[in-house]
Amino acid sequence: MAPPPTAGTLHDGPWPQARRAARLAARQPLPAIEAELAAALGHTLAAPLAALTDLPAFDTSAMDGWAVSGPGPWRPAGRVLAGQDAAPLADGEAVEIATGAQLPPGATGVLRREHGRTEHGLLYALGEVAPGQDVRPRGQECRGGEALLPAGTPVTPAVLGLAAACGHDRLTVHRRPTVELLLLGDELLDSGLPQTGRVRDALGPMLAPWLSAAGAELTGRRQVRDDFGLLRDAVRHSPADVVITTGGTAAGPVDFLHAALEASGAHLLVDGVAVRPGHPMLLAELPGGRHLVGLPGNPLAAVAGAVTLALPLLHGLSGRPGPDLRTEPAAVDLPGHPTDTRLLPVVRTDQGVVPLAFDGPAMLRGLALAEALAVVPPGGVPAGGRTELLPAP
Ligand SMILES: Nc1nc2c(c(=O)[nH]1)N[C@H]1C(S)=C(S)[C@@H](COP(=O)(O)OP(=O)(O)OC[C@H]3O[C@@H](n4cnc5c(N)ncnc54)[C@H](O)[C@@H]3O)O[C@H]1N2
Ligand code: MOO
Repeated sequence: MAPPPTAGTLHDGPWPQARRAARLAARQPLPAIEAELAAALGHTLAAPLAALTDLPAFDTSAMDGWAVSGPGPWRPAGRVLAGQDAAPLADGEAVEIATGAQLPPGATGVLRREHGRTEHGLLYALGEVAPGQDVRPRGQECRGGEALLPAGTPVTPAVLGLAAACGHDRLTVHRRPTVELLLLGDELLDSGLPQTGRVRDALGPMLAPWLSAAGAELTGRRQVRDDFGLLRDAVRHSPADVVITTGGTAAGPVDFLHAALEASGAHLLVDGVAVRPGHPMLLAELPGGRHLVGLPGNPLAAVAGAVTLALPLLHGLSGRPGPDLRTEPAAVDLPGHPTDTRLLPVVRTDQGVVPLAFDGPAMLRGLALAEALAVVPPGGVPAGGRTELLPAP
């Protein structure tokens, strides 16, 4: 049985308000830590990434050929490879040079190998070598001290590459929120074919990588049988910053989530949201400042719960801004619910956003083709009207 309405709980509130409440539940990002580059992947920058050096750090040849000084022809002598120090060039001199090699002092440009020929010991250019030609000048990409990325940027492989290029060995990032995923339901199978009333767990495989990409560190994922005591103890003793459950949010005979929360001393922040699918979703604060997000069991309803409550909370704890909600025109009428927000799997076409078939709460067929989830306010969006879009998993 659901507990009676509690003060300070948003009960069946409007979708935008519930989403905001989830973001605010993360009062502040988790503390900053120093991490080696490889270990920083998936974290979020806790401070702007500043270049530790000019980039390039020295004038660099952009091509294989010759570094030349002044107008040709030139007297070629010697060779400078990437990683080597180069002796200065005097006017009329050239040195063979490799892509990436430091330009010798006095060089005025680079003649590409395919544009030069040597005759009687002199190097001639086919055409001119303009000053600075095929040179990547020092500081072209950035100056030492320049902020390259703001705090709040997710650390992707590209961020690691940039950080290394400009001299970092470690990054200052927020600690990742730890997440334990509890999949409720005796009917769940984790391999093989659905049969005799049992279904495959569709949520573990989908949520685990999705939550990690949102900044979480998944520290546990397990099925919990439909047993009040087991669920209560799993919630009570979870060491995770955020416990995420699937199923058991409604009022069925074995839906024990509300009772387990009450028995664990939880405070419900959001209990039901005016959104379809997914309306029984909930968010609670657990003793010790931990949180629990209850996602409904129907798979598309769980996705709605994830975008509404789980991701905003995880973004807040990770120190990330939420995704920018872009609005785009609807190509056709986007059907609405009379009083609730609808979240619809959609694709983009040249004419605008189009909803996908197979969008029932228990279905993932539409979602798997979706480019985004359209946020359709109560009453719907007419063709030509604009709709907000959330990233699909
Ligand atoms: N009398 C009412 N019944 C229901 C209501 C209601 O308002 N009154 N709401 C319906 C809605 S809406 C939803 S959504 C579900 C929410 O149910 P629960 O969160 O309690 O989820 P379960 O009952 O445990 O499961 C529902 C459904 O989802 C399947 N499921 C669960 N986990 C998974 C999983 N990991 N992978 C795949 N499928 C899963 C489960 O087998 C059930 O079919 O309640 C409605 N009922
Ligand atoms: O959340 Mo339920 O139908 O809205 O799946």
